[in-house]
Amino acid sequence: MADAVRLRGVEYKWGPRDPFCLSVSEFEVSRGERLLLLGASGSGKSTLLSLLTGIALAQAGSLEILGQPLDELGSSGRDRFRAEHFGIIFQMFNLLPYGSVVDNVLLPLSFAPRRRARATASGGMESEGRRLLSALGLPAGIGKQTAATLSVGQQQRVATARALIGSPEIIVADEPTSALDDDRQQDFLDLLFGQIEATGATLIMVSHDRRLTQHFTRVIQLNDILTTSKCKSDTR
Ligand SMILES: Nc1ncnc2c1ncn2[C@@H]1O[C@H](COP(=O)(O)OP(=O)(O)OP(=O)(O)O)[C@@H](O)[C@H]1O
Repeated sequence: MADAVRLRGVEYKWGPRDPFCLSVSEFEVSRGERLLLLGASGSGKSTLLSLLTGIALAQAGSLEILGQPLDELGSSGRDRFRAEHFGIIFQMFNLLPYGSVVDNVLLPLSFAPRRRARATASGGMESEGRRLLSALGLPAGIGKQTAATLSVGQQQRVATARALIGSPEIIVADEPTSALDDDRQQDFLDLLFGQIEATGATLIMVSHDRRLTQHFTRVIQLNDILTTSKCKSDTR
């Protein structure tokens, strides 16, 4: 089976005159790994996640996700691929503030037929959404509340249920614990890992927080996969 992630000679700049350039010669993530990618602020963690999820397209090199080269897909093809194969927990959660909790959780299923089919097969989309909310420690009845009325910790759990629904193969999490105190962080990670183990998904989490390392099957420093030489290419 193809790796979850395979990068070769990837280079990326946000703009032609941007001094920041991400350059990775080789990087793989096997299926089922729980990988923590550590790096200082501004080192390029979120940029790498944007490349892995096809939000940004590398200017050089090859990037395959689950065996699919992302540069063979157009922009809408990458959007569909992302919706189908990635559950993403964003740093700021990106919930729709005026949508209900359940609508927020079910949102990715509108763009991902295979995830929708899996959620439907496990008892119906809405009941699967409620099951995940409850497994992540949210009270019954929260589903009808609008996202804007939730605490930060609750928003994070809703964002996590949205990432997990329909069992995408890869869960990507960008500093999802940064807004939580230590006890809540531990609690949240236990719940997240419990759900990930149940589906066998691959987890890629980025953070600057070294205290998280014990939870993962592999921990790497972003600096260890970055090439020190400057990017050779310019923007496409
Ligand atoms: N959407 C974007 N548009 C333009 N430049 C960006 C964008 N996102 C990041 N950058 C730039 O890319 C560089 C790396 O930032 P990035 O956010 O990837 O680092 P990070 O390690 O995730 O930082 P942090 O831990 O603070 O979130 C910075 O110079 C940043 O300004």
